[in-house]
Amino acid sequence: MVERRQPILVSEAVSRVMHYAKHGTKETVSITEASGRYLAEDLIAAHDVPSFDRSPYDGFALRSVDTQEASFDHPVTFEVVGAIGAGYVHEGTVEAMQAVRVMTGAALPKGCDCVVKFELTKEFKENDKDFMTIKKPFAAGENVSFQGEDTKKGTSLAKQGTYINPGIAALLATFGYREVPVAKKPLVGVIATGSELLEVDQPLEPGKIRNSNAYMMMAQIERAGGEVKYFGQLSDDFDACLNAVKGALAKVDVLITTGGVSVGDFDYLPAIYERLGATVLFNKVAMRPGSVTTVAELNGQLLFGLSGNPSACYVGFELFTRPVLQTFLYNKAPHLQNIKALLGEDFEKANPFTRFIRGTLAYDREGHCIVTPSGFNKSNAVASLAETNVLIVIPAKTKDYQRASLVDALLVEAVQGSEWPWDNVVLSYRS
Ligand SMILES: Nc1nc2c(c(=O)[nH]1)N[C@H]1C(S)=C(S)[C@@H](COP(=O)(O)OP(=O)(O)OC[C@H]3O[C@@H](n4cnc5c(N)ncnc54)[C@H](O)[C@@H]3O)O[C@H]1N2
Ligand code: MOO
Ligand SMILES: [Mg+2]
Repeated sequence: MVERRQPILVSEAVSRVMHYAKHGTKETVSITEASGRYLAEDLIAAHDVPSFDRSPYDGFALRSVDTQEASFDHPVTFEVVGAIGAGYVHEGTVEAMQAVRVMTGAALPKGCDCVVKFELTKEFKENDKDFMTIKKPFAAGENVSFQGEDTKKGTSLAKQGTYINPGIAALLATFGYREVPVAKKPLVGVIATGSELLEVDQPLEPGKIRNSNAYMMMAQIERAGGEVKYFGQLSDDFDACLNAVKGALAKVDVLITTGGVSVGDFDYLPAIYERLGATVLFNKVAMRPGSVTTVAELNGQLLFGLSGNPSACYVGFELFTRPVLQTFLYNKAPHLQNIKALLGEDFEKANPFTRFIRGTLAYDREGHCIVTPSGFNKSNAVASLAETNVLIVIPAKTKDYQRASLVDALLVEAVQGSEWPWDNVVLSYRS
């Protein structure tokens, strides 16, 4: 008799998995390699930015007090006593009725408290000396980029676990990180199972398909910040699969298999977990696709038994594996970012389970965020995954959804994550 499995709620399944999620270790990489990695330590401003008062324009630095009498009819003349580009410092102190040519980014010379753009001055030479005139007064501090105006020393700029985007890369350079402490990438093993699987370069044969899940998952692992170790694809052979899983476990932080987790004659993963002595955290989740998603634990190490069906495999990874990898990378918001959006078309909910519909996000002319299911939406769909950038959440025990209903959507391509968002998923209603 076929085994009857007891489905558990998605939130319960996630929480069981997250019980075993742990932080990884740290390593340092060159700043040129840090982009796309995750900070292993908080980033705190070690000094003011800028670290000195400077000119934001090409112009003349001078004392504002000397400009107060200047007007269109009474230009005031300054002697130009020096010229500096960015990177240089004017020696000495600027005295009354003197000015220094300064270029954008140059340190404000001592004695000066404002800058006048070249465009507002008239320059001339007399007796081999340089002069310039202005026709309006300037206030103290006018056109000065002040020390610390961008960032004050001691400011917390980014937390441990922050994704290193181009802005973080700029900050790392600003504060002198030639070597950057980053979270070590979790090493994630991938095994595809199925006697029907062809390698990508093999021609189609009757009854066979090419293995797409392995390549899809490798891309998902990288998108989630992990490093892939691919162990290849195996036929549905118990001993071969058992040995491959055993061997792989010793080499990786987390292991993912695809296929063979349901109740078919050649679905060997359940028996493999048993043989290994692994504890199965769950083998049925009240969700579609991905209801067969199975997660087991062996000595604290997680084994993700994802479905063979491509859409189910994809969703299982994003909901259960991604937050484990993101936790390894110290991200405190490791789950997919959860937003509210309006459904782009009517949707028939023919299932008592929570559904995760692959879809796309766009904005309409009024600025509403619209999420629309992408095409063929079955568990075995592969084509609709290509344009997927959201998973639209249709909660369990709700009826058909009309267009413009407010729904939850999970952003699969956003770097910014969410803390666990499932307790406040909206039920169907029309906005
Ligand atoms: N009697 C029942 N049958 C099934 C149930 C059930 O509850 N009772 N659940 C169905 C659901 S839901 C799903 S999802 C699938 C899950 O099957 P498995 O995880 O055991 O995966 P397989 O049987 O190995 O393959 C399923 C499907 O996916 C294709 N596949 C497998 N690997 C790949 C790959 N690497 N790349 C692309 N496609 C792959 C495979 O050819 C099958 O078509 O079980 C249902 N059955
Ligand atoms: O695991 Mo299956 O994807 O629910 O269709
Ligand atoms: Mg099966």
